[in-house]
Amino acid sequence: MRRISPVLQQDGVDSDLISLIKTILAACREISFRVSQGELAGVLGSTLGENIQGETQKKLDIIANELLKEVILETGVVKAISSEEEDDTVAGNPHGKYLVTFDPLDGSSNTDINSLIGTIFSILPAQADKAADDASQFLQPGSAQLAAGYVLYGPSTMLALTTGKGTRLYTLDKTYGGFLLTEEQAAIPKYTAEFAINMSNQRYWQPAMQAYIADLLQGKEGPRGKNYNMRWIAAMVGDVHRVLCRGGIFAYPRDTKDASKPDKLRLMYEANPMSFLVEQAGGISSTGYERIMDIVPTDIHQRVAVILGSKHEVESCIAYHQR
Ligand SMILES: O=P(O)(O)OC[C@H]1O[C@](O)(COP(=O)(O)O)[C@@H](O)[C@@H]1O
Ligand SMILES: [Mg+2]
Ligand SMILES: [Mg+2]
Repeated sequence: MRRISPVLQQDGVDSDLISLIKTILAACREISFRVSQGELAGVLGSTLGENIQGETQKKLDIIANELLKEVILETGVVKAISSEEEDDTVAGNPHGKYLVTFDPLDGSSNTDINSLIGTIFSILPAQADKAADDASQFLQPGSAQLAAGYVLYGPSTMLALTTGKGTRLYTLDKTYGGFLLTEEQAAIPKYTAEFAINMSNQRYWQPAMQAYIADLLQGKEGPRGKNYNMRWIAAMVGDVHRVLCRGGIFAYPRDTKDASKPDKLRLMYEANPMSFLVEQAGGISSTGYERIMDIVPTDIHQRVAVILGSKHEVESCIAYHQR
């Protein structure tokens, strides 16, 4: 099995970008170890703090954020970082070539139940005309991403990574200490009969999503003519990983549950990197109205509706939004 560096070299990835990715993965290995130690490492439970989005921070949110922030800024090739757990961007080397944005710990509500969680990251090009502490340099569409990935802390620790040459899956070999290529090219089946959505929000969705899910629930007797199964991991990394492995549609649509927060998932460090991975695996990622990676962000913590996965199923869902 192949290690990461030769695979990325073969894909023509810049050597500084390879070492940045490897640095991010070194932090993720450390997070993986602490996650596996659980209460023994003192990583479970909540802090007294909240992040800028008003969410209670788990101890692991903070630990993962500090680990990633420190090693990424030490590389010297990063001009600034932006994290779910940092109110503002953090400046690095003014001459750095890259910007990194990340969700240090996705699926925070799963930490205390020993269930799936992960780290999501996205790497953008730095902009020469902007200062290192200028947050506006991050406001680039997802199509500008140079690399994106997630590390899933599950029964195995797995990495999904793309640099625009397909989506590859790696597994952490804990004896050797590095990630080994275990799936050369993830390929999302075009058709599926599996959907993932938080059904408890059903009554708050827009009519298009209500109608789409209602038709899926009718199964064989309904307009879609087949029975669907449902899954919900409550961690986007877990749900997207399943979609990359065996297809499906994952949606966190707009809702009216909390008027101050019509969309749940964050564009820059959740939706964009996942969209890049999904598209590079042959899937689609949309808000229902536009391609997610075409959105020009207006804020580093911007939220967005997400519908992604198997091509034909996502297209069917989009059709309900265009009626
Ligand atoms: O609580 P809900 O509605 O099931 O939402 C789950 C969603 O929230 C998230 O956990 C948000 O991510 P964070 O844990 O990083 O805040 C997603 O990963 C997941 O899809
Ligand atoms: Mg998250
Ligand atoms: Mg998070």
